[in-house]
Amino acid sequence: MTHTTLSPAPAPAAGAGTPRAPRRGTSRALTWAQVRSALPGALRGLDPRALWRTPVLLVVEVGAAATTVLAVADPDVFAWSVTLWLWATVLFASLAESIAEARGRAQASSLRATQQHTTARKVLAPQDTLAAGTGLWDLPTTEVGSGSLHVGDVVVVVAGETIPADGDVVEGVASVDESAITGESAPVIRESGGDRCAVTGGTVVLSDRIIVRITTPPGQSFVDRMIALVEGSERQRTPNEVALNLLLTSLTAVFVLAVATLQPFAVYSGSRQDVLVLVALLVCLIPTTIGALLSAIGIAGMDRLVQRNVLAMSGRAVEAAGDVDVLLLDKTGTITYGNRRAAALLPVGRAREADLAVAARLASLADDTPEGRSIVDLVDARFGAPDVVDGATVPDGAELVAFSAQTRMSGVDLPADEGAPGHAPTSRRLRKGAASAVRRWVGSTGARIPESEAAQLATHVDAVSRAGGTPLVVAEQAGDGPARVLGVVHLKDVVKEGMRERFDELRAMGIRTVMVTGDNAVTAQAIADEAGVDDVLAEATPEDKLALIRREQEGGRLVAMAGDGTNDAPALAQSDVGVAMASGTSAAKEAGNMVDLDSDPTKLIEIVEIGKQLLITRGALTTFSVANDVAKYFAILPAMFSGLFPQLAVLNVMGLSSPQSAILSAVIFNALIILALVPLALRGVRYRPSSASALLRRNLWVYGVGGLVAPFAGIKLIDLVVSLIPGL
Ligand SMILES: Nc1ncnc2c1ncn2[C@@H]1O[C@H](COP(=O)(O)OP(=O)(O)OP(=O)(O)O)[C@@H](O)[C@H]1O
Ligand SMILES: [K+]
Ligand SMILES: [Mg+2]
Repeated sequence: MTHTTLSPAPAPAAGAGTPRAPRRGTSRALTWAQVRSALPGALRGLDPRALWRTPVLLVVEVGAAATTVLAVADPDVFAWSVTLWLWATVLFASLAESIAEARGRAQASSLRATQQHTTARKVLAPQDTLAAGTGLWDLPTTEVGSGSLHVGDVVVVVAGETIPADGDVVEGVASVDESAITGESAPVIRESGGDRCAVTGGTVVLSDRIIVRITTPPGQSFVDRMIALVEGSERQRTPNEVALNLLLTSLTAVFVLAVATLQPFAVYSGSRQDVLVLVALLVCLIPTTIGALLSAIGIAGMDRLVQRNVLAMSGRAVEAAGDVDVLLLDKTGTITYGNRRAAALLPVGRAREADLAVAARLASLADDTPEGRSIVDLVDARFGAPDVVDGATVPDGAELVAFSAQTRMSGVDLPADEGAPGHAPTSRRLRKGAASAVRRWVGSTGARIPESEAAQLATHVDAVSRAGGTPLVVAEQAGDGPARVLGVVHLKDVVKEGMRERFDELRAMGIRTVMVTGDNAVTAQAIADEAGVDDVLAEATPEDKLALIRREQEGGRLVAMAGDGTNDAPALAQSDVGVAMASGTSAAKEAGNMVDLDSDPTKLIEIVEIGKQLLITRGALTTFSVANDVAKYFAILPAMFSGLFPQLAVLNVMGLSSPQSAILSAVIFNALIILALVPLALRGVRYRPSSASALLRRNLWVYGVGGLVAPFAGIKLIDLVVSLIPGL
C-alpha cells in the first residue's frame, strides 16, 4: 500500500506554479452589451401571461393598452406621449429582470464549461461487486460517454484524466486539480473512506488513480442545478418575496379603487377627468419601482454567491443567511485541514512501543478512513512493515469492526492462531478509538485498568489533546479475559489559516460560532482556543449535533452549519443554512442547501453578507419606491384639479409649467427611476457590519428621505424639458 503524502495544506509556492485563476465574472459593471442581449428576453416578458405573477406590472400594462386605444381614437401629443411612456415603464421593468437573468446566464456558462462530455472508463462487474466497493482495481473496464453514466456506476480515473461526473472515491487516493470549478490552482487530495471522498465532474486527476462511484445522474449535478437556478428557469419565489409581492398587490388594489372612485367625485364637482389622466395617476401611485426590481434583486443575490464559488440550492437559504444568529462548524476538515495523520505512538504500562505498533496496525489494516491508513503508514515507516506482523493483510477469519461516529471506535476481531509454543491458542480483539469510548469498552470486559497505567494513559491523552491533537487509545483483549490498554496514537491535525480573524468578523456581525466535534473536550478546547470560536460542543454524536440545532431553533434563532462528513448530514439538513464543503461526502452535499466549491467554512461570512445585502437592498428599494409614490402625488393631484380649485395651486410646490406637462413628467420620472435603479438592484446596497437597528435607521434616512426628495428634483427637471415640446 502506498499513499501520496502531501503537506496538509498544499499551498502554491510563492512565485512558482500557476497563478490563481481569476474569479468568475470579473467585470461586474453593467455594460451596454448586457442590456442589448437582455432586450429579447425583456420583450418576451411583456407577455401578460408572464406579468401575471407581478400584478403591479400587469396593471401598468393594462393601463398602457387602454391609453393606446384612447390615443388612437383621439390622437394628440399628450395622449401619445403618456402612452409611449407607460409602455416604456413595463418594458423597463421586464428589462430589469431580463438583465439579471442574462448576467446569471453568463456566470453559469463559465460553470457549464466544466460540464462537458468526456469519456469514462466504466468498470464492468455485477452490481453487488460494485456495491462492495473493494477489490475493483483489476476488473475489466469499457469506455463510455460521460453522458450515459448512471448513479451507482463505477469508473476508474487515472492521472491526467477528467473525472466524468460527480461521485465518491471508493478506492485509492489522488491529488485532484479542481481549478475548473473553484478557480483555485492548488491541488487537493481526494481519498476513499473519509470526509474528503467527494469528487466533482469536470475536475482533473493529477497524480495516482482512483475508483469513483457516480452519485448524480448527468445533467443533475450541483453545477447543473445551480445553473438552472441562476438562469431563473427554476427560480421559485422565496417566502419573503411572496409576502412582499402580496403587499405590493394589496397596495395596488387600494390605489385602483381610490382612483376609480375619484371619477364620480370629479364628475359631481364638475371636473370630469380624462381616463388617460386617471391611468397616469394610478401608475404613478402604485409601487412600480419595487415591483419591477424585486425579482432582479433576488437573482442578483444568487449570482453574487456564484461569484464567490458558492452554489445555493434555494433562494430561501440565501435569505435565511442574512438573518443567521448561530454558526455551527465541525472541527476536522472544517476548522482544521482534516488531514488527520498519526504522528506518534505512546505506549502505556508494560506494553512496548512495538506491541502498540503491531496492535494499532492490525486494528487499522481494514480501517479505510484516512486516520486508519495513516496509522498503517506510520508503523510501516517506523518498523518496516510486514516484518512486524505476518502478512500485510488481515488474517483469514478476522472480523472487522468499522469506525462509526456513534461508537467512536474501530478495530478487528482476530481468530485463534496456532498459539505460541506452550500457550493455548487464543482469539484476540483489538480496538482503537476515542479515549472515553475505549475506556468504556475495556470496562465492559470486566477489566480494571491498574492505577499507574490509568495515570500514565491520562497523561498521554491529556498531552495529545492539549496540543490540539486527537488521541486514539489502543486496547487489546485476549480470549475472554479482561482487556488491557496498550497505549495512545497521536493523530495530528492543523488549524486552517486565518480562522481567528474570520471568526472575529463573524462576531462583529453578531453571529455566535460554535464548534461541534466528536473529539474529546480537551482537544476540542485546544483547537477552539487556537481558532477563536465562541463555544464548543465536544464528544458530540450526530444526534447531539442535531439536538443542539433544534435547541437553538426553538429559541427562535436561525442556525447555519458548515460541515463535510456523513455524520454531519442530519445536522446540515436541519439547519436553516447548511453549507457543505465541496470536498465532503455526497451525503453532506445532498443534505445541505449550499455547497462551497472552495471548501472554506469561513465562506459563511460572505454568504451572510450576501444574504444581508439582499434583505437590505430589498428593504431599501421598497422604502424608496413607496416614498417616491407619495411625492408623485404632489405633482399630479394639483395638476388634475387646479382648473377647478385654484387654491390647489399652493400644492404645485414644484412650479410645473402646465397640468399636462406635470402629469407627463411624473409618468416619465416613474419609468426612468426603474432604469436608474437597475444597477443598484444588481450590485446590492453596500453592507458594513453594524447593528440591525443602526442599519435600519440609516436606510430609512437615505432611501426614505431620498425617495421623497428625488421625485421633486427629477420631475421638475423633466418638466423643464417636456414643456419645450410643442403641443403640450
Ligand atoms: N478511524 C478511526 N478509528 C477509531 N476511532 C476514530 C477513527 N476516526 C476517528 N475516531 C475517533 O472518533 C472521534 C469522532 O470522530 P469523527 O470523525 O466522527 O468526529 P466528528 O464528529 O466528525 O467531529 P470532527 O470532524 O469535528 O472531529 C474522534 O475524535 C476520534 O477519537
Ligand atoms: K409608481
Ligand atoms: Mg467530521
